[in-house]
Amino acid sequence: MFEDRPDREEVVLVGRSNVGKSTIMRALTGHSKITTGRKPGVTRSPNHFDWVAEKFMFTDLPGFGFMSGVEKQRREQIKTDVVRYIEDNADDILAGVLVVDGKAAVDIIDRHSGPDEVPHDVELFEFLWDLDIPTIVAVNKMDKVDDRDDRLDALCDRLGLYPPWQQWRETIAPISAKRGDIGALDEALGATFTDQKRDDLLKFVS
Ligand SMILES: Nc1nc2c(ncn2[C@@H]2O[C@H](COP(=O)(O)OP(=O)(O)OP(=O)(O)O)[C@@H](O)[C@H]2O)c(=O)[nH]1
Ligand SMILES: [Mg+2]
Repeated sequence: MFEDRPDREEVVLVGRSNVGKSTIMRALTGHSKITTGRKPGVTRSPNHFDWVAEKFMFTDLPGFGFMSGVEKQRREQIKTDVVRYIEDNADDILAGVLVVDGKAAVDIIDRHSGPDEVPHDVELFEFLWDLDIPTIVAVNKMDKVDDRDDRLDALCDRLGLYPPWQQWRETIAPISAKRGDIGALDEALGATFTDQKRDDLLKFVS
């Protein structure tokens, strides 16, 4: 599933199935051929979007978590593969974008929190931090959210970031990819590139 990776620095998009990773990828790259879909589990292998003349790419990784019609074992395998991909390529990963559904994320996290269970989103967020990969949470589908500030504060709380969310603008990026509204993500990625003295990459996020 993960062969043929171009040898380049990259920004990876990770997250549960159906949160809008491929839609964000399309908005970031302006590339209309990226496959998106209403059905979870549309992306089955990494999509690399690279530029011929540049040593840089965006990578859209397969989603995991619930997918109708996909067996649990297969879902676990996808997650294992995604985790391994990130571990193997950590040195080349300039930023990890954890994509969540702004309307559903907090409820899903709460439903899966327990003594023996860490929710996927929380686990991934901590995993990226542990690998020292600069991490941005793209809180997508904000067009469906009415109580914006409350939702974003609750999400920060679940991720171990002290509310109010406005303190975390380099980490928390509320967007609506379907509407092409990804300004907050562009800004957060730009800040990450600048922090890493990689202003040469700012052109990819503006
Ligand atoms: N309302 C709303 N829907 C969105 C937004 N972004 C994506 N969607 C919809 O969410 C669904 C899933 O989008 P994808 O981009 O295919 O999601 P994905 O995370 O790549 O899914 P997998 O490949 O299964 O992991 C599609 O029906 C999109 O149109 C958004 O900002 N707002
Ligand atoms: Mg996809």
